[in-house]
Amino acid sequence: MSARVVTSDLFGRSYSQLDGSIKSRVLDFIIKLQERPDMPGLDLKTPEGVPDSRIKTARVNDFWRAVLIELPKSSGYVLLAVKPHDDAYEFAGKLRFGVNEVTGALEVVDEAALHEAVSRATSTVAVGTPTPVLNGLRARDLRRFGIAEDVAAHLVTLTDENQVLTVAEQLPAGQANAVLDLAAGRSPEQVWADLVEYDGHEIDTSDVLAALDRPLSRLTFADGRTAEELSAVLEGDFKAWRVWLHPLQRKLAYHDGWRGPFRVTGGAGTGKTVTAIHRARHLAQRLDREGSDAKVLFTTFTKNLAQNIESQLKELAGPEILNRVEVRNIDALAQRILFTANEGRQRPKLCGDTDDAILETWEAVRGHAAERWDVAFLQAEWDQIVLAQGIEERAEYLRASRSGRGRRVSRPQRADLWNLFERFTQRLNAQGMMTYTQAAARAATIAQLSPVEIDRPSTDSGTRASALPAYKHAIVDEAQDLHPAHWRLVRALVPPGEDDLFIVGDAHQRIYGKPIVLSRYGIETRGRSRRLTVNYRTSRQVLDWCLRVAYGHPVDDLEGDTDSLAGARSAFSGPEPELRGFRTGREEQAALADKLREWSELGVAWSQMAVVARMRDQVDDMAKALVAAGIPTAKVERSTDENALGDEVRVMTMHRAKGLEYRGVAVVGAGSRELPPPYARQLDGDEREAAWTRERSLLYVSGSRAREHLYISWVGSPSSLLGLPTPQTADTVT
Ligand SMILES: Nc1ncnc2c1ncn2[C@@H]1O[C@H](COP(=O)(O)OP(=O)(O)OP(=O)(O)O)[C@@H](O)[C@H]1O
Repeated sequence: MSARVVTSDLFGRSYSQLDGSIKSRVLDFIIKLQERPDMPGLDLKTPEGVPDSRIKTARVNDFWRAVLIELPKSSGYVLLAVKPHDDAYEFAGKLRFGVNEVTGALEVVDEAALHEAVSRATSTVAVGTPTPVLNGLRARDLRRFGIAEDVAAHLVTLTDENQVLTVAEQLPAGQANAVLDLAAGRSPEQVWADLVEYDGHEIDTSDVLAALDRPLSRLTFADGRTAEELSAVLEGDFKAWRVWLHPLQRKLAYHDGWRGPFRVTGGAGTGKTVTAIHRARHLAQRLDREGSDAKVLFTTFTKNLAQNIESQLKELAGPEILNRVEVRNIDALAQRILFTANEGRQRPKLCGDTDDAILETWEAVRGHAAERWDVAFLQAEWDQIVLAQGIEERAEYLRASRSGRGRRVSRPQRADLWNLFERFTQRLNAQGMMTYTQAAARAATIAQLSPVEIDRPSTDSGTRASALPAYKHAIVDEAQDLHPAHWRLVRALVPPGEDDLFIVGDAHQRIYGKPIVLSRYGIETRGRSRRLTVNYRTSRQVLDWCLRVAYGHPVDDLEGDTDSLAGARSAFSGPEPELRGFRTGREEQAALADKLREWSELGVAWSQMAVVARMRDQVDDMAKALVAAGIPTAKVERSTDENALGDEVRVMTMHRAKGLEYRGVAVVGAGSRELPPPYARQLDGDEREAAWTRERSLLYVSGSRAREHLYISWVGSPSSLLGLPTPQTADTVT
């Protein structure tokens, strides 16, 4: 006799607080429960005084007890908690569980705690405006989400966000999510569509098994069909993202049948990468079932993030997943195609657009033109027109669309420019050099010229086939930073078809690329996109700070429309971010060391703290100062493997911080002289606008790495990007 074992988020929370030896006992216990639930040693029973006979306790060892719900016909159990003996009995006595008559979700609630939270919230005097947080909503709007009448009636009167949170914390997860989404300003219709996905059937409140399968229940409960699956979920640090997705995350990750590319946006920390990782697993499993030879391509902009994604994917689905899903940063992908095509010839040295050698080459060739072109203009024209459109012939350039380039250029001027571009590339060639974007553009053209048909194992389809497997699906993370040449490459590698591309990005975090319109590159997502709004990473206070930095600066949505961070919300609270100005660098360094020690005393591990600065020399100086102050410190360079570092504070540039997260983040050197750096302050017109937007995004990316503690400091006057009301120069705390 074997039993189904379902874990709940309540269980996840109590399990993650246990120490290692108890965790392994709990795993043994779960396996026994699954394999031999009738084993006498488990001592499964309903404790005396517990009114619902389906609520049970079971023995883990002499001291620890599990609290469970028995599923119908003894078919299995829902694990709710592991607690010391007496606490477990007390907890079991307080619980109510059942199927919500409105939403059909299976819910577990501690009603006494809920009513206490309601009376606490309604008895505290609200600070702030007297307008209700759920302004414009009535109790019946909340009833739609299965919230009990009396609780709903109180909730709509609350005028302080903290009061609403106090109540939401005690509600079952589905109801709590609805309240928080509504408080963030989303309409009941939007929340309903994302959360509930009502299937139109009458709800049978006695059918616990049907309830367990509803999307809203899966916000709280996760099935482990086999002992291995359960162990994988529970072993090591408990990672909630592997199991409990928001219904919208789940809906997007596990959807079948989009007739083309799908786009997911959302602010920093809203679980976009997590959704993309689940999607990769889903598509891989689908290809397995179809018996296809094709693969899923998972690409992103930076190499470090590609590595993180690969390890998260292995964590979710085991190492075999990599036989189906290929994770590679986009430039590495381009180079692989290019180098295979150039086999036998010497590999070019790849350079960044602003490397000295590249700038010197522009300088060297521009004297040969009829007109005195500015290097910045030449670079932008080459990047945004020639490479973006994959232009390789003079005639193509002469008739190319230059929309979005501002300055008009006549036909003779185009001819003059093309001569320059030819000279530039010949010179780079002669020196054995190539830019990364040039390599991507070339690779895209190679891939476009030799498409591969999925599931036809052929070697006769040109260079691309021998370089790469046939991809049926691609997942693109950090989409905001990809260059048009990258998009042409992705489009060429994955033929148009059902569920072909899953594109994830946040234009507020664009720190490399430029705004683009995907449809120009054969990627049409109009009508197929969603935005995630629940922030899983940062506290409300950190999120508010991030929104202030980005506030009033709407960005593009990759389809020519604007995107904003409206409706973003976080479900937990933390300390207010601290902003401090100093007179000297020494004072700033000393205060930083004190701040890190303070976090350490609060129990934050050194390795869970990051110090972030705009420029590399600031990073070097800060790292030196911290070492001198006796703080365990490690610099994180471009190629540093963070997993190989010890329990040390990480010091890095803002660019390097992309995609990472820490319990405490200090953004230092945020003064008006450093942020934006001098080069950006000297630009004019569109170039200046673009550079300042990128700098604001860098600040947003940096601050949004913090889960709980955010500290920002500067010397002299603060950067205007911080959006502080008045210049603050002295030692100021807000
Ligand atoms: N459903 C979930 N349950 C619990 N934690 C989650 C969930 N989804 C995401 N997280 C956690 O939230 C954090 C942010 O997730 P993720 O990196 O996917 O966000 P993101 O939107 O890609 O962020 P960014 O744009 O800043 O890189 C991670 O710690 C992740 O594990």
